[in-house]
Amino acid sequence: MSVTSAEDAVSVERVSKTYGGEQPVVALADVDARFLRGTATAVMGPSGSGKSTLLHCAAGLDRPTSGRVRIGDTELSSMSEKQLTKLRRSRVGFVFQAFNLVGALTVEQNILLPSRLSGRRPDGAWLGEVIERVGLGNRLRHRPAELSGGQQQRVAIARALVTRPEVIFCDEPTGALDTQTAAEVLALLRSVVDEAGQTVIMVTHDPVAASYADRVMVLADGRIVQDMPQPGAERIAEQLALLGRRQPAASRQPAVSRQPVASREG
Ligand SMILES: Nc1ncnc2c1ncn2[C@@H]1O[C@H](COP(=O)(O)OP(=O)(O)OP(=O)(O)O)[C@@H](O)[C@H]1O
Repeated sequence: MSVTSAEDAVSVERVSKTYGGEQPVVALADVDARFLRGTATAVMGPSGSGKSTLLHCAAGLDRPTSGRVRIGDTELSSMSEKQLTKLRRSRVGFVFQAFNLVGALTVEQNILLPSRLSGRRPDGAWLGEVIERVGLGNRLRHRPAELSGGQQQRVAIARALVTRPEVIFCDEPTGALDTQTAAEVLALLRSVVDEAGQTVIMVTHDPVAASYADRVMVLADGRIVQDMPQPGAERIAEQLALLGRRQPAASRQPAVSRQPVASREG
């Protein structure tokens, strides 16, 4: 059992998640994990190993079947849907592979959307800093369709940062980007940890993306099977390959990527 501390941005304690239906699927089995403030963690593992489920349970987007999730010292299991929505709007940020920007809004309006939804006035100085950090100062009046993929993801990161969330959850943030653009986005995420002291939890399939993290956690069959402090991309790739060899062939099939429902972000 994990012991939570004030240093934990997020902790999950004995978390299990079973999806019902005719053939129930155990997506997470008794997972214990703590994510320290001011660090970046990459969550990796074969397709179907439970990465997105862990991210969604840790972020309050989904409820575990059993176990406890805390963001800071707030326990999520006793919260109503309304309270969870409020928590998601004010205390966590999300960055998804598909950017999930609102096409009809400008870059600036997209960045300000979480503040508007949570009814809080954005802090002007922080907004200016976020816009400068993501390098979008000259694009504020553009619409997402007028931007490159990397620029759109930078808007999504700015949007995730604007409410100064305690944790930023990223699901394959570089999955739709080319190598060079991915490196820029990862450097940006790294800088929000190093310079703004924020906490990033990122699901990724890419060992290079994972090598930007302070720690790499590997899941298999709904359990944490590796927890590596600062492994390089080569070691990560090696460990994943070893794991791949141990997996039955059926679970190595690439799955169609499932995107979270955009409206659940709010
Ligand atoms: N809504 C759902 N209903 C039923 N089963 C589900 C549901 N969502 C996920 N699963 C199952 O739970 C298991 C874990 O899924 P999850 O999406 O967390 O894996 P993942 O590691 O993120 O996979 P990928 O890398 O392919 O996105 C899988 O067997 C998956 O088929």
